[in-house]
Amino acid sequence: HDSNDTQAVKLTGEEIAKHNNRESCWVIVDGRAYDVTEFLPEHPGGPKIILKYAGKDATEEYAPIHPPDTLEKYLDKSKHLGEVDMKTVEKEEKEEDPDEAERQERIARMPILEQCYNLMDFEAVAKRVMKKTAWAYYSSGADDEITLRENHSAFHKIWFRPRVLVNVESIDLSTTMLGTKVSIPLYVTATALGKLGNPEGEVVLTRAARKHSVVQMIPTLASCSFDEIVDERQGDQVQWLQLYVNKNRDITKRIIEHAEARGCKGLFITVDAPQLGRREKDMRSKFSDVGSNVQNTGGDNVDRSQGAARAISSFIDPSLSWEDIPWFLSVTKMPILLKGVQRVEDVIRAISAGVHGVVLSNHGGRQLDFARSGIEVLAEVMPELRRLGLDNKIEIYIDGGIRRATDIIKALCLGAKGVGIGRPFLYAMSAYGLPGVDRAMQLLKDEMEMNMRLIGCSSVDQLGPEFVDTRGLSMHTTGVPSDTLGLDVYDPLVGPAASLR
Ligand SMILES: Cc1cc2c(cc1C)[n+](S(=O)(=O)[O-])c1c(=O)[nH]c(=O)nc-1n2C[C@H](O)[C@H](O)[C@H](O)COP(=O)(O)O
Repeated sequence: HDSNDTQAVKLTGEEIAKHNNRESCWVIVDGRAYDVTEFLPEHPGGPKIILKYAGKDATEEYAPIHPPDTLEKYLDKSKHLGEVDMKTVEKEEKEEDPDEAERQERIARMPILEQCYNLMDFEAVAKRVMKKTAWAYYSSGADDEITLRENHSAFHKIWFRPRVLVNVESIDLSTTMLGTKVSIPLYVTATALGKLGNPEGEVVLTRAARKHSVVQMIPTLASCSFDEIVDERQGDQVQWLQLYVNKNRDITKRIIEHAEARGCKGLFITVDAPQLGRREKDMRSKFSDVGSNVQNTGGDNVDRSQGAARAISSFIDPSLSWEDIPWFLSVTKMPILLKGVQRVEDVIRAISAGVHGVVLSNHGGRQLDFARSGIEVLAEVMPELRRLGLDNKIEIYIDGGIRRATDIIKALCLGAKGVGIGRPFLYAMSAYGLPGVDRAMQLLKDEMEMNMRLIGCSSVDQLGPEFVDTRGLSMHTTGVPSDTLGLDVYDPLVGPAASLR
């Protein structure tokens, strides 16, 4: 077919079906055919998942994982074969999902949004209504998920020292982050594959962030394209970019320059994931052969038994080191922050390296198990920075396990500029869409206003270490409180033992 012939005559399903093997592999995505034969070995998710759809329509499996402009960006135009007459394409027998009927029945019975009173409620509903593979990917922590639980339970080891008889009639929750005024000291942190939970993906979070004047951190591994998410931004709404550094620095440079050109106001380099963690719930789901080609790199040596996480992350550069920081400072004017710093020595090193901030984070417990919670590291960092006179040199954020406004207040008392929140907004989006995320943010604002009043502070700049008692923080022996719904989500029987329930 030459191009205008292809434009005139649509390809038929029968013709495409002939190209169903490694020697000649054509797939259909969104009604158009593509010759991916040469791309097979480059696919980060490995050739297996593509070959599964060789000669067929791959759209349904493809869409939640790949930004829409992926083929435009990464597949040579000569491989774009043109439009398909979809009436001639045989409908794929969908693998019967045994849980689907039961899931639909739970969706029909799910509580109305107004019955969600806190962020854990969204988690409990999402667990029961989300597709298993999506729930597995979002909820997964690494290994035994000790750090996943510790992230939230660490806040239960910090107690308040409220003051009284202070005029708290009007409460101001606003502050600034990297110079941006925000209505509450939280941001929507970067979490990959938003379309697993909601067909619209990350743009839903953009709309909620805009409504609540909070910052959105755009993930490198978003389901939506970067430009879709930025196009959704309106007015003076602020977005940051979370960056997984590619082994191919030209790709990384292009991404950074494009983000700056599109108005991103911060570059958060993820430094705690030279290799993505071992998330067993995710590994058990059928993602073992699905991958994203968000960043094309070579090698069929992707270990596809590691679920979506490993399949979509083979491009990440494990050789990234402090020596690279000057290069990043040379390629952008955006403030640069390191996301995933986990001890005070590295915060001090970050300050001398000239970056503008850090996020004290263990990636939501999805990386190194037995890493300490962000709040515990914060309690280690700030006194040392004050001792060295460095506490105003950079902005310090934490994320991980933030589920209540009291968690936010504790972080600010200990010196954080703000906090990142991940899963709760994903669960709210997955269960209730934009109204869910909107309500989740409003609940936090209502909780925060009340709690500020009760500890005797009328604005966040009054918060300080004198309002908290952190003596219990380094004790890791406390049993994880069983009264939080979040614990219901850790389900050891999700694996092979499930059938023995
Ligand atoms: C929940 C979640 C978190 C991810 C995340 C995906 C999910 C579903 N992904 S991941 O696939 O690679 O692990 C990212 C990511 O793309 N990049 C990143 O810097 N952090 C990633 N994180 C970590 C996130 O930015 C926060 O550190 C973490 O979510 C904070 O903990 P909570 O979920 O408890 O709020």
